[in-house]
Amino acid sequence: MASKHTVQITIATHFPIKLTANDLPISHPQWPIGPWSTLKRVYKQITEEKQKDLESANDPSTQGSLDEEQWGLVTWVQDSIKEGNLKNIIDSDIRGEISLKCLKEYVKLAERCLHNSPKHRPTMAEILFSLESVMAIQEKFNNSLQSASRTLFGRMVNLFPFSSNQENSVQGDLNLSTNSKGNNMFPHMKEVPAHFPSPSPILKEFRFSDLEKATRSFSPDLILGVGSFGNVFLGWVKENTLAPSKQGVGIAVAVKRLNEESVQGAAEWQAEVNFLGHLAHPNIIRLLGYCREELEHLLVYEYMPNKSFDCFLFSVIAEPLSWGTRLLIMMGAVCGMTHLHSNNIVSRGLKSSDILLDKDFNAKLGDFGLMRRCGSETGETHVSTRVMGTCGYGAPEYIRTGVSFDCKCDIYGLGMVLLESITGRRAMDAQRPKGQKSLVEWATRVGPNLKKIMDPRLEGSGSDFGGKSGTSYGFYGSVPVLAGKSDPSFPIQKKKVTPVFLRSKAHLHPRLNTFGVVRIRLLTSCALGQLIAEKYATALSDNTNAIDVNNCAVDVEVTATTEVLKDNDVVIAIGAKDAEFIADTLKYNNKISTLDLQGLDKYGVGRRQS
Ligand SMILES: Nc1ncnc2c1ncn2[C@@H]1O[C@H](COP(=O)(O)OP(=O)(O)OP(=O)(O)O)[C@@H](O)[C@H]1O
Repeated sequence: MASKHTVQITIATHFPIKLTANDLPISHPQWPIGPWSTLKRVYKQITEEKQKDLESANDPSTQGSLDEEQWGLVTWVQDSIKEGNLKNIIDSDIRGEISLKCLKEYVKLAERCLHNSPKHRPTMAEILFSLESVMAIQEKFNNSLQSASRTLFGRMVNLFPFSSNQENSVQGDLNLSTNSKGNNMFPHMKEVPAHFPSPSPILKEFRFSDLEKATRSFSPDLILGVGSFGNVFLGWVKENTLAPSKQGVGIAVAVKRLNEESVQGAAEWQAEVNFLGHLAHPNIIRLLGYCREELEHLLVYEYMPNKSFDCFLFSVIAEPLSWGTRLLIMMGAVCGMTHLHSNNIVSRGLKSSDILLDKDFNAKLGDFGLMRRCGSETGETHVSTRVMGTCGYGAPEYIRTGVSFDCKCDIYGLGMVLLESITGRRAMDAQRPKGQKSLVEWATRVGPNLKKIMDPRLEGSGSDFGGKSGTSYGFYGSVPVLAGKSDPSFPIQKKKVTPVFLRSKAHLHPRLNTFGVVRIRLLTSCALGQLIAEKYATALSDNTNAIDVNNCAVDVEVTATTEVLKDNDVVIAIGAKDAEFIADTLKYNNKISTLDLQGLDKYGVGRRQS
């Protein structure tokens, strides 16, 4: 903070702008940016001259001449990487758990998401695919650690305070002690039961007096958290009727009550009811109901016993989350966001506090007040004052222009959370020393010195993948089916998968000359499926409707990537380059045998030749 009344906020590509205290109507530790008018004024301050400075600041060749304060936390990350001091940037709580290769991939992914140019950011499918690869690498690493520890030699090595795996491990130790897998912070509270009625499209309209009862008159003791919308209270309702109940009886719910001062809150409330009321996905918070009486606006959600990701990443009190759990949480968040995007909805500012955690640390996206339907002409009607999202998470192009928020802006926010998850540092923290305030700048500067950005709390903790197997990570609707259970709230729409690709085959027909072949079940890997579908959609831009990309994103199964190709599997032709890419990738993960060009029918669909 520059003075008592002036704060320094870094916007756009982290160019510092001076604002007075009046410009920041809400005092919040995460520095939410003020009203739209303020933001517009802020943008005006970025003169052409400053824009030029900004461009030169982004030019790596000029980085050395920058005022250190302009770079913030990301600068710190960049510096550390350049110095070859990777350890510094990694949360020490997870250091011992991460393989160097995994760390590199993860940071590379974050960097790509945080690219200043939206067109260079990856697609959601690519992000999913990269995260799956990171998990596969990590799992291999965990297995190697475990088998090492199972051998006599390994057990002996474990007796010594040094590592036998120095080269590969970021920390280089063999510490397998189980770290926090995420215990319920409030174990005495009951969770929303699995058979809870589906939120969509029927939402309960609560009476204000009922919510008053459910939250003991909005008792300060029951505040779960505070956002710019207002306070979030813990409440109790009866399981079947959702009528108010005594504390500890029935089921716990989270009740968000709009602040009277919140200017745009009513619009956000409406957006939340409109969007969230119609979304059902395992990685998206369930809205159970709402209340609107006179000036009161409230929302009632399923209760998430472990609150939000930020509570663990930045808290000195909470037990640190293991690297495996963090990865699983990020995968869940990415799946949730993919679902949003596949419904043409952008979240307009994902941040770690929007990733809520259930008792098993499954991630669910919350905070939908800023959501907007892409391409909707009326979409801007409920744009809130928080249109920029929280400082530090906003995509540069959006901050510059303030218009046309799209999926790529969301991906920027996601990149920031990826970085936070590995460093254990906030995207923007005014308390940090000079040069470390902005995470993105810090991380970019650290360059190859990845260890430095890792959350120090990751250091020395055991390798832990949350007990999930490599084939099914638990983020997709298909998982309950794979596990032999069926969750009626999120039925797997397996049947949808095949039509998606079969529909596309006719359009592939004229392009069969140089095509490779990939088994359709491989294509149905969630990330891979959409990646290919997106590629099809681009290639067939004259007829993009041929591919229902929306259905590919979330309604596909994820089992196939580890299976070997079987006789009679349906295969589908794809462009030679894509085939090469996929085959290479899968071979790299030891998950596929060579593919064959023979046996295609006229639509490019065929069977594997032995
Ligand atoms: N369903 C829930 N269950 C448990 N805790 C919750 C729930 N929803 C929100 N919280 C807690 O309340 C806090 C405030 O949530 P809220 O969504 O209002 O704001 P935010 O996302 O933190 O910030 P902002 O409003 O600035 O975007 C969260 O960070 C989380 O810790």
